Amino acid sequence: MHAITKSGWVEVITGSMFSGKTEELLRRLRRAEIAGQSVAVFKPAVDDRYGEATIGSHNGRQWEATVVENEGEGVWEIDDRLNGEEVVAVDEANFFTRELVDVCEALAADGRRVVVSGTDQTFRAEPFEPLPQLMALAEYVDKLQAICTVCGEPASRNQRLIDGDPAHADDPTILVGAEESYEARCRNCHTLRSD
Ligand SMILES: Nc1ncnc2c1ncn2[C@@H]1O[C@H](COP(=O)(O)OP(=O)(O)O)[C@@H](O)[C@H]1O
Ligand SMILES: Cc1cn([C@H]2C[C@H](O)[C@@H](COP(=O)(O)O)O2)c(=O)[nH]c1=O
Ligand SMILES: [Zn+2]
Repeated sequence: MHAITKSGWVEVITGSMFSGKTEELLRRLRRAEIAGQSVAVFKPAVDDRYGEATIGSHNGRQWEATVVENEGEGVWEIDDRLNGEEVVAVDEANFFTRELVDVCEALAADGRRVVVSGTDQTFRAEPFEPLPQLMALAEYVDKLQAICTVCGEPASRNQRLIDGDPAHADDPTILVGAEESYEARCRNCHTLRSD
């Protein structure tokens, strides 16, 4: 927490899938532990890609996490599960409903350093709530880029693959997945429909 005001702050790590958000989150957590700070890490119940109680990057690094409800008032489980930790990390923030914004605000007001990671665009290249809200209220925002799988330029968009073809715009927004379902693409190479 800040020495004079005793308040905490919110850090957001965002960008496309495969841009290194989770790697960056894990780097910050390692450094917090080296500094002797206590850390609590949370992930949404909906994302079970890397096993029940870990967060993991696409290159295999992992950290223990507490799985919490990602919808409605259940998101306050993050607050309920804390035991005085100074650093609170939330991965896959794009799976949480807007209550995550209130939880992060409350934790920062309570003197915690809150580090939130999540992709900021849906496969339709629209803002992926609650990331835009979190980016607006955060003290620090880092937006990372992946490499476009088509042209090799920096990638800020998420291409959903369905049977290897470009995404269909009327599909549900939430679809848990990794390289079997998504690619990082630049603005030029991202498409919404195959027709
Ligand atoms: N198109 C890509 N661009 C950049 N990195 C990629 C790409 N595809 C796979 N990777 C791998 O993904 C890693 C980043 O994984 P991760 O931190 O889990 O990203 P994110 O959390 O943003 O999805 C990179 O270090 C690299 O090994
Ligand atoms: C674009 C987009 C993504 N998702 C899902 C797919 C993954 O499970 C996560 C993002 O994971 P990452 O750590 O950023 O690689 O979000 C989705 O459900 N809907 C989408 O439109
Ligand atoms: Zn491209």
